[in-house]
Amino acid sequence: MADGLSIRGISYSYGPKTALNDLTLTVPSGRFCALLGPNGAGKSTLFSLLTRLFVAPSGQITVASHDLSQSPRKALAKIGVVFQQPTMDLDLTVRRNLMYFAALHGLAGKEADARVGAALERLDMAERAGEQLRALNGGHRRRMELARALIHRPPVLLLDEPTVGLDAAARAAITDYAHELAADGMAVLWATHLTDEVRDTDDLAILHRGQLLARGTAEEIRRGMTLSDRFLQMTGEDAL
Ligand SMILES: Nc1ncnc2c1ncn2[C@@H]1O[C@H](COP(=O)(O)OP(=O)(O)OP(=O)(O)O)[C@@H](O)[C@H]1O
Repeated sequence: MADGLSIRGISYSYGPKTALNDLTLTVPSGRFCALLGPNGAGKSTLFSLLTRLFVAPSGQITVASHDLSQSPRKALAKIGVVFQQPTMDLDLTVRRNLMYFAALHGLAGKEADARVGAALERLDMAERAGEQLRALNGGHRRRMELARALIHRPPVLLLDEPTVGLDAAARAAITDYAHELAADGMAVLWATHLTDEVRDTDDLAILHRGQLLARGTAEEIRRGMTLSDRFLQMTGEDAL
């Protein structure tokens, strides 16, 4: 638990519009937690708070026991993030992109080489190291985003709708890989609006209009229904 993510009593408003209302959620090490919510539920707002793009006016966020508002640098060093938008340079090669992000984390020389090599190996991308990112398909580009997020070996991984725009095979590959990372000990928070990305044994948090409606394993929450039907029953909104 000490290495995981803890969110306690977080609220956020855009002027009069409340986007998150008193959210409390923990993601322990070794768990995959799906944050399921329709458009507008507050997922992106939460990610902005977790990465300190915005600062939460109340409540507390800790990452691997570091308080995000009191020790932001230490806390942020423990987080890997896959954003919805691509972050890598299309004109650089796969390896150069990763070396650049390694350098941002203070890694250089042999250590950086080794980290980049290991990340490429683990994502089955080693043979593409010399290719420009532009030459990769969408699924491989997403894998590179994941490799980038892992280069500093963070204990906590955040993914904001990471399968948007991918075909079924690429979606399955990324989803499987994130589950493997959790099984290996990371705390993984996976924001999605797609119920088919959630497995019965996953932790599940259902977010709707800024409120957490349910928290437990997916199997507990769906109560023998399909998750999509259960979601509709709880929120009155269709989940895909
Ligand atoms: N800059 C902003 N100004 C005003 N309201 C905003 C702003 N950004 C988001 N909101 C509102 O806050 C609520 C939560 O939005 P948020 O983007 O966090 O949801 P989301 O679950 O990530 O949805 P999506 O998947 O569409 O991004 C929504 O009602 C949205 O309209």
